[in-house]
Amino acid sequence: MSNDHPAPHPEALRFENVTLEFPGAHRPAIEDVSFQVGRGKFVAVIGPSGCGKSTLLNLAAGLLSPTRGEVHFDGRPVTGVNSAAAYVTQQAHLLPWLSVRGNIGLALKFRKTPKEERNEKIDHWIKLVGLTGFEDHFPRELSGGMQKRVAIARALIYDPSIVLMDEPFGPLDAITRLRLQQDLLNLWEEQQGTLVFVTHDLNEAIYLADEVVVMSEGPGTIRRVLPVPFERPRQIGSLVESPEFSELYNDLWSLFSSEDVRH
Ligand SMILES: Nc1ncnc2c1ncn2[C@@H]1O[C@H](COP(=O)(O)OP(=O)(O)OP(=O)(O)O)[C@@H](O)[C@H]1O
Repeated sequence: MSNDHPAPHPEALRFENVTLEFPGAHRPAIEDVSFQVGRGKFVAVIGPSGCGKSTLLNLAAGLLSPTRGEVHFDGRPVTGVNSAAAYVTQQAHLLPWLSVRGNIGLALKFRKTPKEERNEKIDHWIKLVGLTGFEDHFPRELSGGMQKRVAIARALIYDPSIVLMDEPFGPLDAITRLRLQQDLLNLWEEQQGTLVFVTHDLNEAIYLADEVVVMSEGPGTIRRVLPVPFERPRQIGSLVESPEFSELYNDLWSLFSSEDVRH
């Protein structure tokens, strides 16, 4: 998304033989994980519950440190909180005392963006995520889907180097989820940013990503990295009708239903 550095590293994120053991746990959460995320790529991470998907994002965000191995961001080891990363978690985590405008503009305020520019950007993003008319509403007055829209706008508005999303559409109904998936596709295709997106949902991974990183059950290891060949811009409606979509879905499904992934 942004060009914070004069010559951005071609790899936004790289995990090198990363193992993470939580204190007192009887086995590592993830073990010997290596993969990379190219700059400008949309990578989905998929795997069974508890395989370490959130742990991967927490390591990328610098909220956890590897027990062994290294995590690199923009060609440099992550040694503390990665302030270049925007993190959208399962819960929207909006500030209840701030309106939609206030929540969306928070990161710009922290970055001391001049007020006029801030207001322009906020107006733009309110429109982009379809919240016109709700600018002055507070989070408690919004539906779950609207709260997610605010969280997504809040993360993307300041053009972060990388966006980390942890099942952001998890608790939503199927129709709201589909709408938001298409909205995210459109927004991301416009911004051409780097995005790592954790999901349980095979369809969602294929709709959205350039590559799907498939993890095995805990301790999490990388089982496969599958490229998603569909051109952009994508329309979910036409994707699902294509034979290539079913083929890729079946490939992914067979990875999960095969015996050795279950240990
Ligand atoms: N703070 C912690 N202390 C100890 N163990 C933890 C901690 N956080 C996660 N774990 C363990 O690490 C493993 C990986 O957890 P993680 O939350 O990364 O999995 P996940 O794939 O994101 O799961 P889900 O899909 O259910 O959200 C699990 O076995 C979990 O119990």
